[in-house]
Amino acid sequence: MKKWYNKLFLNDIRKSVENYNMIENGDKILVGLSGGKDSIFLLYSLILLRKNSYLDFNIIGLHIDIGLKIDMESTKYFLTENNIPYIHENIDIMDKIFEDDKSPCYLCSKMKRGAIARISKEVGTNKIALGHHKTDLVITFLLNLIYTGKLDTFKPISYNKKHDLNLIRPLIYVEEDIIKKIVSDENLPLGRGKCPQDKENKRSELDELLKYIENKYPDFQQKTITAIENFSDDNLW
Ligand SMILES: Nc1ncnc2c1ncn2[C@@H]1O[C@H](COP(=O)(O)OP(=O)(O)OP(=O)(O)O)[C@@H](O)[C@H]1O
Repeated sequence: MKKWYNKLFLNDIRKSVENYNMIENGDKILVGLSGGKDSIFLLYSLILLRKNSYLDFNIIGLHIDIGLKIDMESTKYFLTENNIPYIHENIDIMDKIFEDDKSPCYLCSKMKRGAIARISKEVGTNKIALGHHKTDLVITFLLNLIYTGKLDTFKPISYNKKHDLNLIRPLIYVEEDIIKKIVSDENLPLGRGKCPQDKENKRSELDELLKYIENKYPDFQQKTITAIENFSDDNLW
């Protein structure tokens, strides 16, 4: 590993893992791999963390194919090279998610979550790691504020009662631009093929808004996360 990776992102991952007690010795962690850049970066970071910290934990990679037939061959090869078990699970839900009135993205996430829970039980993992990062966190926060009038975003760790699942998000302090750079510099494997809904939702509109704000206020992402972490009842009605 290049030494400056510590400062660039690995210390931020150590910090989130420590601040929120995300990983403990002996954990068995199922890493959700979509074929996209965020989740392969997550897997790469966890490999580096394991090599460069006192923490000793197991990792298993999981890709759920919802019928998109994303080509994960190079990802599979990367995992094998790093001695990490890989699970490829087919659940063809394409017809189901597009026939319903609700948004296909909402239904897709729900059904994927169910499948992840089932597989986690089958292989005996006690935590699920997801590739949500700092920019996702800020965008989700803005989306909820603008579209639903709520102060709300996902948490660094959460417990899903329905499925009895512990979810961890070790990338909450890492910005998307850094992820893009490392994925490209390290030539991390991406799945080939993509979701038809990609970039067609409100999310891409908020991406634009965020870029616009950051042009004038470059530390907006950091300020947002600081505000969320230091939230106090006294400052709001
Ligand atoms: N098909 C899938 N199989 C397994 N895990 C998945 C799958 N799709 C998403 N995930 C997990 O859920 C996380 C959030 O999903 P989302 O669709 O928002 O991905 P994303 O933010 O675009 O990330 P990526 O760049 O990895 O696609 C991913 O980072 C990944 O950990």
